[in-house]
Amino acid sequence: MYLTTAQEMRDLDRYAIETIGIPGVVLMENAGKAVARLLTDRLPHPGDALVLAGTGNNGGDGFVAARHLAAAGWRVTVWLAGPEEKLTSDARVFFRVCRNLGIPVVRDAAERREELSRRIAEADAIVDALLGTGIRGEVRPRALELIRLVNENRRGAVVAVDVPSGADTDTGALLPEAIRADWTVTFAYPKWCHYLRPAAEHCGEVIVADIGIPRSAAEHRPPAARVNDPSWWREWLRPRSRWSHKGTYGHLLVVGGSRGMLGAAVLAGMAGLRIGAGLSTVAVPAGQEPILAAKVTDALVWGWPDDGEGRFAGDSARVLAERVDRFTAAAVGPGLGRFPGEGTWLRGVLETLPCPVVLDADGLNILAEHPDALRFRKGETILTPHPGEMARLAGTNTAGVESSRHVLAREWAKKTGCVVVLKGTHTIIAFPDGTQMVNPTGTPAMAKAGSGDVLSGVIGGLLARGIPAAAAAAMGVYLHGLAGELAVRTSEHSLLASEILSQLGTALSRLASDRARA
Ligand SMILES: NC(=O)C1=CN([C@@H]2O[C@H](COP(=O)(O)OP(=O)(O)OC[C@H]3O[C@@H](n4cnc5c(N)ncnc54)[C@H](O)[C@@H]3O)[C@@H](O)[C@H]2O)[C@@H](O)CC1
Ligand SMILES: [K+]
Repeated sequence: MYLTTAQEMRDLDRYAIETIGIPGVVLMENAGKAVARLLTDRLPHPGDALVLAGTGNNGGDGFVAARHLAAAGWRVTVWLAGPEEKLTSDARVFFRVCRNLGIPVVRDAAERREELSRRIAEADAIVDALLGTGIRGEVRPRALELIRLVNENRRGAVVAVDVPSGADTDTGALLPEAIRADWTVTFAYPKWCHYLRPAAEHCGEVIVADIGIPRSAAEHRPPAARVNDPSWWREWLRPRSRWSHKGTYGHLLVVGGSRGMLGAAVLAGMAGLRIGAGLSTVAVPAGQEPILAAKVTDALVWGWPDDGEGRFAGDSARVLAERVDRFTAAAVGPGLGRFPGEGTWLRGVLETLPCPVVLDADGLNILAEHPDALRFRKGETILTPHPGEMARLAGTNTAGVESSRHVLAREWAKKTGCVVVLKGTHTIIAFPDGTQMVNPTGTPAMAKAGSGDVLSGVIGGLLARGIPAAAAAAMGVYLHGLAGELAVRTSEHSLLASEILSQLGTALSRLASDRARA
């Protein structure tokens, strides 16, 4: 499914209306009906509904919702926030319909503050149709006052039409405040603000309603982003051939696991095997090798020259040359740590490996200080920063990353030619061609040490199997999130990374059975 900006959605609407010839009022009718339907589906009995309508098309959707709610037995009042003369032509059609049906429309909502506050408090349901994707700049004072009245006084349920009023559709910023909704019914495709904080926290559950915009509209001019869904990479979920052997499924090399962080490399190596790689080798500083060998039975172990302190020797990348041909992918960084000569080391490793590479954790922190380390990469590269690592790469702080996650990820993918996986709630996967994906799977339970190491191994394992970088990143992030969801058995506080690892097989089989049904 696509994910749109306000402009992309306007283009799709316009194409449907002007090129295909579907009247705008038909789309508006479908939109408003979907909003009313949500309330009648989710609330047990009709009650008092208050529709707060702006003068734009978002308000028009509100008039339609008012009519359908009234037909379903609700006592509906529309509060119009602006002069009637400013209504768009489509909104005016449904404003008249409401009037003709005797549905009360109260004008000058902002001037009747006391009464409106009382009505907001009494309403069983509030339809927020004040501002949609057409908002320009910060919310003007009168509309802002209405948003605050709703947030401060509401007791009943709130459904936002398309986006919570006051949210910036494209950035997820609040301008500076937005309606706090229990549900947001959006049209045709989700928008960025449904996935980006802080607006995403105001949306409640997001429901995407089909309003009759034909698929050909998006095919004509595809939006640049999508929600990550299996249809995009499902073809790679093929069953194994009866005639295959472990070499068929590739060999993942994990480089990391310095003293005190051995577990990170083990998790990555094991995740690679769990996701289907035929072999996995975990390369660690030589002093760690005996401990690793005692700990791991399923993966191969390889000790690299160390610096006597449990870290990689700065010149140890050279050992890679003799064995490099056996690996089909590498995950560099889990438990790597920082060490003298690390810039030369990373450049050497990345230059020597012709296979696809996932670069994670301290691998990214080293890259931030030695950006030329990517210069001689021959194979595809996937960067998997969390917001702190992204901040170091981009020379900003974590707050700077969080306020423009999708912009930074897109810029970095374009600039480096790498696939960028910016982790967090709704991980963003950005591709060098400027397109992006937002991931829907995962749970806050996964905010735990080791979770990222499992992800590196998952993506590395998929790369090792020969899956191209873009699909491996999207598929890996999705499966990792799904495995995390499946692994939460008791409290979401208690999940361990190793439990995500153990659910990868269930996540894979669930998708494979969906595939069989599809
Ligand atoms: N044909 C279409 O384009 C469709 C549009 N739909 C709805 O239309 C919405 C977009 O409609 P519009 O483009 O008319 O825009 P909106 O209705 O989102 O916003 C425009 C209105 O908000 C006011 N406004 C803009 N910026 C403001 C600010 N900073 N402070 C206070 N008031 C401000 C404008 O004066 C105008 O009254 C969508 O969100 C969706 O709900 C749906 O009806 C489906 C079809
Ligand atoms: K709205």
